[in-house]
Formats: sequence, C-alpha cells, structure tokens
Amino acid sequence: MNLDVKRLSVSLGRADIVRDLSLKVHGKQFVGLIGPNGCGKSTLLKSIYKVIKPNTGEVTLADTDLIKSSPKKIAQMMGVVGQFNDLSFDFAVREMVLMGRTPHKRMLDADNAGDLALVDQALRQVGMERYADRSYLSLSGGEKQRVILARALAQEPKFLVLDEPTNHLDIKYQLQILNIVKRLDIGVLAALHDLSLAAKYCDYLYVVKQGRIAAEGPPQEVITRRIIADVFEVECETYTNPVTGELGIAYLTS
Ligand SMILES: Nc1ncnc2c1ncn2[C@@H]1O[C@H](COP(=O)(O)OP(=O)(O)OP(=O)(O)O)[C@@H](O)[C@H]1O
Repeated sequence: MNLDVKRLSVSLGRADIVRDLSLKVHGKQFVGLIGPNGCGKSTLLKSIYKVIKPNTGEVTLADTDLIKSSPKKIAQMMGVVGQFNDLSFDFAVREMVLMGRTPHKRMLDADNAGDLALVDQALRQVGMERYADRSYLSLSGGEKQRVILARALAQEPKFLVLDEPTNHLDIKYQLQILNIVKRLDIGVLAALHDLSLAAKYCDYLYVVKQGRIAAEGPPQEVITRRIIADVFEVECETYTNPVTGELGIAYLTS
C-alpha cells in the first residue's frame, strides 16, 4: 500500500508551515521524517491523517484520496500514534485500546469476542496486559504511549503514522516499540527525533527544514556531517559502530 503526498502546502495562522512538500512511502517501507523542532513534521503528519486541512496538495493511500475521505474511512486503513495523547475523561486501559476497533463498526460492541481478543493481543504486544483494568490517566507517560500504540495495533492497520512514538519511553521500550512496528511489515511514516534510532530502523529518510524536504535517501546517505550541520546546526562525525556495524553519530558541538 503506497502513501503518496504531492505538493502539500499547509498554513497555520499567517505562517506557511509545510511548503510544497512531496514524499512517498512505497509498500512496506519504514520511512522516517527527521528535522529540528518546529520544522513542520507534526503539521505534515496531521494533514496526512486529516486533523489539519492543507491549503493545496494531494494525499493518497493506495488509491484512496485521504483529503476527501471520512475520518472513519481513514481509520479503517491507517493507525495513528500522535504526539499528545492526554484525555479529559478517564477510561480503563482496555477501553482505550478497544476504541481502536470503533472505526470497523457502527457502534462499539464491547462483548464482541473477536474485538476483545485483538485488544488483548495488542496489549500483550506492547507489554501492557497487566494494566488492562487500570485507569489510563493514572499511567506514566511511557505507559500511556504504549497503550496508544496498542490502540493503533488493535485497529489492524494497513499503514501506520507515528509522531515521535518513542517519546517518554525508556531505552528498553524505545527499542521494543520500534521492533514491534518493524515486524508488522506494513508501510510506516514516523517522525523521529533520535537520529541513531532513525538510522537503525528506517529504510528511507526525509529531512525536513522549514517545511520543505532538505534531503532524502537511505540513512547512510542522509545522516552525514554536512546535512546534520546544515539542518540541525550541530557538528558531528558519523562512523560505523564496531560492535553492531550500524551507523553511529558522535556529536562534537559543546
Ligand atoms: N495554530 C498555529 N498557528 C501558527 N503557528 C503554529 C500553529 N500551530 C503550530 N504552529 C507552528 O508551526 C511550526 C511547526 O510545528 P510542528 O509541530 O509541525 O513542528 P515539528 O517539526 O513537529 O516540531 P517538534 O520537533 O518540536 O515536534 C512551529 O513553529 C509551530 O509553532
């Protein structure tokens, strides 16, 4: 299932935040968006899952025009983990995750054994099964983040959009969550702050600077001294980690 964003522009207030931006996720690629604070990553993702209306441009998933689709239709195809997931009302963790099943039905049917089995499976995947009856609002930031991912997994998504999915997570769960996502073997578009994690997990990266794509390519081609200095204003050297063989980044700016 391909995601195709074509010439998308988004303004918020008087500011042009996303500027004539195009990107693609082919099939089951794990594609990362990296870029400094405020460069427009969340705004771009929100206009893909239709929380923000773009001024111009096209967003299609498979052959579906997402800009013209209903939220329910989008939710039947796409799971979303947004950046801020707090609620005004409290729900039990199991109820939160069950909401991931709502787009598939006209009304939530809590007695549906199939749905409940998917909810339990999703909670197990993120290591939160013991918390099923706990109040969502009583959870820590990282626990909430894992529940929100479980809700997206319970949707049985064909595509995932993730905005900083490892926010609040300790290193064990950062790795665990990204491993889970990688193993789903579906298309993923994820905004990531940690460049080492982006290099480790992403097949392809787009670097966003002031609402435009400043660079794109496989991580080894994009996470370079020159591009990091240009986009993040930080001096670094990259190297091959002698233990893992992965791309390493040594930050030199003091
Ligand atoms: N309603 C608004 N009106 C005007 N500007 C806004 C509005 N909402 C967001 N912005 C601005 O849009 C810019 C892009 O924000 P966005 O959240 O997309 O950035 P981001 O790349 O996701 O940043 P971060 O890495 O900090 O999460 C920011 O400068 C932000 O202040």
